Amino acid sequence: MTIHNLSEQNSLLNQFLKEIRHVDIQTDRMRFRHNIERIGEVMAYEISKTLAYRNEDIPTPLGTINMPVSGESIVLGTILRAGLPFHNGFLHYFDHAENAFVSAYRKYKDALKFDIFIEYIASPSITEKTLIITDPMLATGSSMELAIGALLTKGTPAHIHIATIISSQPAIDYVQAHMENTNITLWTAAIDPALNEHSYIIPGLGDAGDLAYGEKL
Ligand SMILES: O=P(O)(O)OC[C@H]1O[C@H](OP(=O)(O)OP(=O)(O)O)[C@H](O)[C@@H]1O
Ligand SMILES: O=c1cc[nH]c(=O)[nH]1
Ligand SMILES: [Mg+2]
Repeated sequence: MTIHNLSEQNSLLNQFLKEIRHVDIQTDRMRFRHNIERIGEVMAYEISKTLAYRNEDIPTPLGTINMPVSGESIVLGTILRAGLPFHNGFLHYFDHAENAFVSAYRKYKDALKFDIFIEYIASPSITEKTLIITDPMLATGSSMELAIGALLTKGTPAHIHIATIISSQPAIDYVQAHMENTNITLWTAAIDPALNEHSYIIPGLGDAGDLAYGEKL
């Protein structure tokens, strides 16, 4: 698995990341969602540099220019709920992409133990397409593993990009170990070292879904 950690380079991305992490700033829900969208836009741009391009003649009012344009069929997949603003940011750039949605939620058995359930999937065929699956948090990696498993029932993509904002090192190890036969490129804005006993990323940012949309019962 190839891994791109975008915060290894200094850029404005770190300002957006600071604001979604900062305990006093992240509580502004609109700003939180907006920053997640903006990180989606930056990441979409970075991923776009790795796609295949073909040359096209483009007519202007004064002549013709031969220039490279992206020729890949993109499917943007996301995991509800927290994936929605991140997905939107990607969609601002990949404006012709098809879209897939998967629900995944943690059903707690007690304070510490939970199972992850996939209940909803809406997806086009992904065969021979580039699948970019977005979710801001890769904590244990289980939601992503199950969501990719669900999407792979819709075909065989040419390539899979996992796009996250904060990944835990244990989740990266987990995805690497459990999906070693799948051709995956992982994009992240940060890699945090650990998980707490509730499987939240440390230091992370807390619960991305709740910060974006409010607490759920
Ligand atoms: O790597 P994992 O351990 O599986 O955790 C990551 C998942 O947790 C969050 O969703 P959550 O279950 O909180 O749902 P929500 O988006 O509705 O808040 C997040 O958006 C991921 O989907
Ligand atoms: O740290 C975490 C783990 C799961 N889901 C989140 O939103 N944050
Ligand atoms: Mg949540």
